[in-house]
Amino acid sequence: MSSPQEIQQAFQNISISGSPNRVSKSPVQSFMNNLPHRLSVSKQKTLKPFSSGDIKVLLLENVNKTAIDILTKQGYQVEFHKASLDEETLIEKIKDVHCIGIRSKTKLTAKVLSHAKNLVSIGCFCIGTNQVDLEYATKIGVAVFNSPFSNSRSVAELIMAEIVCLARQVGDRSIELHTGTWNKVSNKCWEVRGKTLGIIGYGHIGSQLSVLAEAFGMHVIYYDIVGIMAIGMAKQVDDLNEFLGQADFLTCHVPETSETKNLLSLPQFAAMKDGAYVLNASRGTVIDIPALIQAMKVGKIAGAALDVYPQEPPKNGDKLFVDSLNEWTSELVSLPNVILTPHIGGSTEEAQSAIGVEVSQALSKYINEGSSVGSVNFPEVSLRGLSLDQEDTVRVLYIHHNVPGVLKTVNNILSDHNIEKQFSDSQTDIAYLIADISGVDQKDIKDIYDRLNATEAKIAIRLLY
Ligand SMILES: NC(=O)C1=CN([C@@H]2O[C@H](COP(=O)(O)OP(=O)(O)OC[C@H]3O[C@@H](n4cnc5c(N)ncnc54)[C@H](O)[C@@H]3O)[C@@H](O)[C@H]2O)C=CC1
Ligand SMILES: O=C(O)CCC(=O)C(=O)O
Repeated sequence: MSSPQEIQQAFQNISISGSPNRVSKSPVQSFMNNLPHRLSVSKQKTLKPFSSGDIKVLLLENVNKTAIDILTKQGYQVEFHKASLDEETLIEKIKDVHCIGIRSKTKLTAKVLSHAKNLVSIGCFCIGTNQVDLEYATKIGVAVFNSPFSNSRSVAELIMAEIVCLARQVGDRSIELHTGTWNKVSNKCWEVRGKTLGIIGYGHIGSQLSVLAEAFGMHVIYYDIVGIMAIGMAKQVDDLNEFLGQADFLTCHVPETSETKNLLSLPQFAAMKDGAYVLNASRGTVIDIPALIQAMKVGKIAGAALDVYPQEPPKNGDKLFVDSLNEWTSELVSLPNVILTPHIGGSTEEAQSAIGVEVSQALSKYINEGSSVGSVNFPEVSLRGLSLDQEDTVRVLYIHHNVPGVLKTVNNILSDHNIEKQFSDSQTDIAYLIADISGVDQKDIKDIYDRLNATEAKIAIRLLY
């Protein structure tokens, strides 16, 4: 056997380009890096409500470094934490921040958000936004942003790999060999070629997976509440029971909603083929796990891969995935052919870096310019940037209840000045107006603010100048 020195020497000349530790750039990321930086267009006037150094940003859950860099470069004060915070600390910290960045673990409930006095925006550095009380955020005029597809490919690739691993019982063979057991078997191990993959939720992830699965020679069927164009040879099946009865592998890619809670429970497992496999990398509430355990115990389901759970630990560490977290944990881990991963579907270098760029740019555009493009709870409103010579122009950002007569009232207040351009849109109960008004003396700004602030329909206002 080689000595540690020999091993080190043997590896030291290896080209770093082949190292798995090297952070590779996906083509999308390289493309994004080469785009002109939209936040720093040189001839554009930088709008500031007050010094950007006063803007406080709290980033939790190990949000990617790309986000820290972009937000710090804006001049904001950025506080970064690797884990999520317990509710008490979160309430204390959220009191004076203007922006908070989270991933899937931090619960921004109405209770937590009610303590935020300066909050203007929330960045979910992920796809799911179910961890935020969106209704309450909207009610208090806080715009929420996410990254709708930067980690979709990563999830699809993990699921594709797990389909093969379940079919070949790779998880069990690996655990056995780690503990010294050599168990070379082919009983009930299958190729995936020619088998049918059933995808529930044919959105960004489901459709990416469809492409990968067909490349493996699988037949793809999908079930979705809306009619979606099939990719390749995939087929939409409208009847859930008929769909369940056709799939050899069934995977869930739906959002967490009241309709998707326990979407797969005992009746659905019963409707599946004997010996089918189940995968879930969407949200932990989508599968009734005690029912899955029952279905596996009687051999109805031959294997499962789970990435998400109803309760997940707030941080990394030992002895956290235990019965006190979810009461069925020890029963689940004792079953054969169950692959369990700690919510890492979207956790790749490529995805996290792209999400960091996408969400932090959206947050900066909202803070600096009022653009709500990409927001999940606001109507998308944006105006082009002001040029440097527009010195006496003020940008009014007015978030209000969507009731008749508001624009008349607001334009009446603004009409002492020249309304150069304005854009307004509404989404259910909320509406958002951006207006650029010129001929504004610095001393008028407070008066405009006070008059807008006194309007009945107002939810939140910012004036940028
Ligand atoms: N494990 C992980 O790390 C990750 C998990 N996710 C989860 O995956 C979910 C899906 O992500 P995307 O594909 O990007 O979402 P998407 O919004 O692009 O697609 C979701 C699809 O589900 C469909 N759908 C909604 N309710 C349904 C129902 N009751 N029955 C059948 N279909 C229904 C929608 O019509 C849509 O086509 C996210 O909401 C998130 O919770 C997303 C990224 C990473
Ligand atoms: O990476 C994360 O923290 C969450 C990923 C996820 O579940 C999502 O994007 O919705």
